[in-house]
Amino acid sequence: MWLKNITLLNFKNYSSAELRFAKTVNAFVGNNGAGKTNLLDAIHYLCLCKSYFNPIDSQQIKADEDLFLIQGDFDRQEKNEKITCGLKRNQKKQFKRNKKEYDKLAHHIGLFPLVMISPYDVNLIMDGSEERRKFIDNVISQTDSNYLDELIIYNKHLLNRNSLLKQVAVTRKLDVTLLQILDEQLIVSGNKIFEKRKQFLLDFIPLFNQHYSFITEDAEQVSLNYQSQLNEQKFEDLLNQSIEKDRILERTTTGIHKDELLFAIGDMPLKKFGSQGQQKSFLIALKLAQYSYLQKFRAFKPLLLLDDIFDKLDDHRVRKLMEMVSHHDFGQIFITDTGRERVLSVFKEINVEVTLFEVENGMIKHA
Ligand SMILES: Nc1ncnc2c1ncn2[C@@H]1O[C@H](COP(=O)(O)OP(=O)(O)OP(=O)(O)O)[C@@H](O)[C@H]1O
Repeated sequence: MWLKNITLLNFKNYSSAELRFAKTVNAFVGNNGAGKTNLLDAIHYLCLCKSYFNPIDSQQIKADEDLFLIQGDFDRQEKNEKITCGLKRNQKKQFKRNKKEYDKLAHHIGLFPLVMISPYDVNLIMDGSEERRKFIDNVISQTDSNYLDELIIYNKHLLNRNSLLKQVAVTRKLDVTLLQILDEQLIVSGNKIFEKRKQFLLDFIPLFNQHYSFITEDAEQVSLNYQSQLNEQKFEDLLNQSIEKDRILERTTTGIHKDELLFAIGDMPLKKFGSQGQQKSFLIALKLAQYSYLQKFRAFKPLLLLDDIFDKLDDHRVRKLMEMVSHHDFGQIFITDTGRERVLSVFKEINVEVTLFEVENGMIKHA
């Protein structure tokens, strides 16, 4: 699957733009703030119905304009697919596949898989465990449509149980039968999610290790570990044991909503002990593992979007990475960088042709 062209109207800092892409490597080069990342975000929007960087749709419309439009032609399983997306201020966004509007945006997600690697991914290391659970959930959801429904069900049961605990704190009476019913519902759903996450990580961790050791040539030892209270004990035992604590805190303190993905360098937390370059290598390996996982469980290769990838990586790691994504099992790639000459020399060195687009103030020149 690859994106043949894209047309933008009033998207972020673009009034209008039309680009024709190469099937292999495309690079957007230009100064800071020129609009390179905005082009990646337009591609992300077309594939996944939302911005990678900003959840507020109306802020994607160019300042002082009333609507934006993004249109692109994909080659997917040897068929042309025209995807159109439009948003008018204060209205619902519209998504069309071959001129037919989707009933539900969820039907679009997963059809045009994509992996973005961006400097913003550092949140995955620096922020709380929720970011890392979201990462796991996002990858599984793109390959298993039931998973997202199960998460919604679990969160609903969790909310009900927490409401009961709050009520008990006021009335000082616990309806044991109701608690048992809520616990049973939570246990069924929690166990399903736990099994899926466990299986996912069994498949995912070897892919991650493979990518990390390739990029860094085994320069350092890192690890990725799935931590869940359900690894240690049955969910029902956890709930029974924590009921007093839950009553005091008025919320459920055990379950898969407490799962964590531990990132370590040596035996120490990556957040505190990894250099910026090591953290970046870790995140890249994580995202490339996502790519390999999606490719394995979906029929074709996702698009790979690399935002500002060269910064903070030494030349050796940059070369290894570019060599891997260009020569190995990857499909269409989009890269942004401030240095035109750097991009040209990296790809010249590994003997890969790159199609260059020079970006300046929301305007594009095919270089
Ligand atoms: N809705 C909008 N309307 C107008 N301009 C916008 C809008 N949203 C973002 N911009 C502008 O887009 C520009 C940022 O573009 P982008 O992030 O693509 O830059 P970049 O070329 O990737 O820069 P860097 O090299 O610094 O990462 C900023 O000048 C910002 O003000």
